[in-house]
Amino acid sequence: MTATIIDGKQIAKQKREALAKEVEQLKLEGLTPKLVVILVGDSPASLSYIKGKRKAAEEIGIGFKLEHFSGDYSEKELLQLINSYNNNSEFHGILVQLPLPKHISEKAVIEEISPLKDVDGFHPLNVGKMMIGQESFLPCTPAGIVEMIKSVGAEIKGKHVVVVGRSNIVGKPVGQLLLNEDATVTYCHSKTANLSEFTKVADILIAAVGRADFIKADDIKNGAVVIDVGVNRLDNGKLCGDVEFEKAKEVASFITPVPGGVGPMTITMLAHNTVQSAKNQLKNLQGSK
Ligand SMILES: Nc1nc2c(c(=O)[nH]1)N[C@@H](CN(C=O)c1ccc(C(=O)N[C@@H](CCC(=O)O)C(=O)O)cc1)CN2
Repeated sequence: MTATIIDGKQIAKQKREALAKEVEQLKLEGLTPKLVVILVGDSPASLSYIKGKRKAAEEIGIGFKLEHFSGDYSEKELLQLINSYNNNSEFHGILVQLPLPKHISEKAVIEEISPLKDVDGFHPLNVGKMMIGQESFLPCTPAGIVEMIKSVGAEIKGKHVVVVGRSNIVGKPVGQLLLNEDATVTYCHSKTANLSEFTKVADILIAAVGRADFIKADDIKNGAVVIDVGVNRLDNGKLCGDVEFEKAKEVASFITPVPGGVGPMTITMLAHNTVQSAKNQLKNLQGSK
């Protein structure tokens, strides 16, 4: 079997076009969705992801502001800045780019962002709502993965999903979102014994380990849907995922490439959440009249 490649760029393009139409409509109603991205430090990877976020925002018509500080910016200053954006009704989304320097508590920062503007979907209130299936901002990478699987018509209900990785921003929430879609979910991680026994029985395999070519084609079930979340930079400068792509595509039914798979959808779902936040604000304003 040769897999169909799930083209994240193409799916993202279609979604961005639809979002641009929604933004046009919001602008007619007097509202421009706006996003502020806060970066502490100069990580080249973070700067490159933020460039992608700015480009998507501009394409869609979302206002974009970058607040960029040197690596010695203090936690106190950062919390105060977030607080000022919580109270600034011109901005609908607040995103603090991760990872943060070691002297800043990620937990404190995430908890400071108003859940109403938490377009990353990382605030404990939004995470809790997602767990119990209530409407909330969904974390961008996991939400993008669900959209990608649905967009190629692959069945989720009743399927066995195996998630390899248990981070708070990808592994845990993607399993929860697929459970909410009636999949049966198994989580694996660095301490899982006999990992391949699990990956070999996955109908949908989500690889979010962060290690180049970690999942071998021999450990993938014939016809599985393979979603590769890894973004690993090799010594030769090339990017590759967590899955041995060239061989795995001869086994899987659908597979995402790296680059051009999950990444573009992560950014697009951020735009989706920002537009959603602006719409929520408009609804609240209209409701209070
Ligand atoms: N506050 C957040 N921080 C981080 C998140 C997040 O969702 N919110 N996720 C990652 C980084 N990330 C977004 O911020 C991100 C990672 C990768 C891509 C992407 O488009 N990747 C491309 C390849 C890019 C390249 O050439 O380097 C691809 O896969 O095609 C977008 C966003 C950690 N931090």
